[in-house]
Amino acid sequence: MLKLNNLHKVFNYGRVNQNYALRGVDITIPRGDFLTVIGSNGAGKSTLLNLVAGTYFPEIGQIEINEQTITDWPVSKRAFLVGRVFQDPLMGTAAEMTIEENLSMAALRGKRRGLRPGLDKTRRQEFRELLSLLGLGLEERLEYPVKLLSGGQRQALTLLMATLGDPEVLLLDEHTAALDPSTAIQIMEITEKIVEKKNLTVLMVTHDLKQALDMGNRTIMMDKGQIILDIKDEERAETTVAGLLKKFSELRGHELTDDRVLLSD
Ligand SMILES: Nc1ncnc2c1ncn2[C@@H]1O[C@H](COP(=O)(O)OP(=O)(O)OP(=O)(O)O)[C@@H](O)[C@H]1O
Repeated sequence: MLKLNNLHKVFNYGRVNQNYALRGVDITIPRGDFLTVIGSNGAGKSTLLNLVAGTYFPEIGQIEINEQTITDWPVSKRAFLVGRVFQDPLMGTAAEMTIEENLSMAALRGKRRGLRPGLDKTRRQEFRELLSLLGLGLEERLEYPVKLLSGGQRQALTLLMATLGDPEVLLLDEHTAALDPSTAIQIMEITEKIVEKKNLTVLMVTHDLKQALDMGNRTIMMDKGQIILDIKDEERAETTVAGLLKKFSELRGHELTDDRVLLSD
């Protein structure tokens, strides 16, 4: 269970460039909920993910995971609870290291020194089994340097790495936006497979409104630092891309402005 209580985030407080990025975000997300996050430019979507990841801290409000307050925990301390995949496939992996070295590194995340497992035969076999889930043949290439992989392969590996320690929450920050359409579909399928297998709680930011309605079980729409719409179940199943846009203008009195939004229905 991920609980965000009255989160406020202000950048450059008290300066001329003060920016109120989040204005009282309140939401409870039960384990296994897969939320897609959409909204206008500068609505606060990435800031929300950054607060959950611990990259930034809120000025007001609390973040709880399974009733444990983690609001002030740095990224490293909450690494075993929160996994994250970014838009850029180059960000989640170390290019010069091999696939198995990258996976080993991910396996150490959030673990104390004394508990660190080495790269032995058993470990390699575990990695092979994990990689075979991706269906990309990477299980045959454990000693392959990651820099030789394609963007899609790297993003698939990043997904595995981000979820290796069985985190509670997975943050997906437009993680297919930089991929070509068919690779993006493949990565989404892999995402669904991993999320289902591990019963993860997911927050996925996307600018593709159709994808936002197709993926997961719940969609939130943000504008000016607030959640203005939260739909799931039947209401969501009946919503179309056109319906989402209409809802936005009804709620805000103007059209959704997002220079990257994909409107295809
Ligand atoms: N590190 C920062 N320093 C100053 N202002 C910031 C910082 N990060 C975000 N902001 C500001 O906070 C507001 C929310 O930004 P955020 O990136 O969360 O929006 P977003 O919904 O992800 O936008 P987009 O879809 O355009 O990427 C914006 O006005 C942005 O300029």
